[in-house]
Amino acid sequence: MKIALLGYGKMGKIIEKIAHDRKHEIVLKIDYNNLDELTTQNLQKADVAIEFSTPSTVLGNIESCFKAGVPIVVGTTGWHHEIEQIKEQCEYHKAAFIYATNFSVGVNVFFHVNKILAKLMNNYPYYDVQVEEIHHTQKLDSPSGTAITIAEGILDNLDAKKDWKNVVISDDKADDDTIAADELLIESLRIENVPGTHTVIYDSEIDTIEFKHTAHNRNGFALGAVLAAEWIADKKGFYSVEDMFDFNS
Ligand SMILES: NC(=O)C1=CN([C@@H]2O[C@H](COP(=O)(O)OP(=O)(O)OC[C@H]3O[C@@H](n4cnc5c(N)ncnc54)[C@H](O)[C@@H]3O)[C@@H](O)[C@H]2O)C=CC1
Ligand SMILES: O=C(O)C1=N[C@H](C(=O)O)C[C@H](O)C1
Repeated sequence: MKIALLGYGKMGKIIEKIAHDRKHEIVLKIDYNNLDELTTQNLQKADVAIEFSTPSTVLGNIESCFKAGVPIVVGTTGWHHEIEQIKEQCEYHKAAFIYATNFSVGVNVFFHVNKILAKLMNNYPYYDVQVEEIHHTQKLDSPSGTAITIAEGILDNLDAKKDWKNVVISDDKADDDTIAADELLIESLRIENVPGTHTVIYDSEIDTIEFKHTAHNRNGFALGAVLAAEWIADKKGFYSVEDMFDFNS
């Protein structure tokens, strides 16, 4: 398969290696230094594009792929409030699109079990719940996309929580740590070189239940993105990674 990489930073470079290992060819690599090469003609040399850029550039890149008729895998986070308008654009262009806040298999298992756990915890209202995420200091968005997906999984299944609220912890100080009983706290910490750690914490006076995913490196995210590219290449339509893994069947 011929792949275009839109974003050639930490993730783009690992995706390139895994794509080569799986016998794919990289026909276009776009980063901040060669944006002039992001043309319809160049995009159309690829069977599929994989987008890991920045929250402020991802929407333009999605639109370019839709217009060029190239299926696109989107891993960039920090833009998901725009998801409905992307879905409409995808349908309008009869395009192919798949996205995930986290492409790793382990995290997608975690997402699934998180929902089951939240439903179960309705029976034990003396536990309060919060989410904690830790990432490297270059990360542009807070909370992480993964933490938002985890929070949405809890809000959809645990009656006590109605909305999430993010608190960024820096130098042991929180920016605004007031939280209502029906709000789900997402704490964000930034620590040098952490690829991504997410914990769901149910705490009571008696004990604490912690459900945690720790990424040891970025290989799982990158492999998942290449698997998504293989999956979407011959499809049309708007998909999320849940459609690819389908743990319910
Ligand atoms: N969904 C998932 O599984 C994962 C998502 N991510 C997300 O992927 C994104 C990228 O992460 P990293 O590679 O760590 O960031 P990075 O900062 O290392 O790389 C971003 C790259 O985008 C390039 N870029 C800037 N403007 C661009 C444009 N207009 N078009 C194309 N590329 C452009 C930059 O030059 C840079 O090479 C972030 O939003 C991050 O949160 C990261 C890991 C896993
Ligand atoms: O920026 C990152 O590095 C990561 N971003 C994603 C997110 O925001 O959840 C996925 C992963 O945690 C790494």
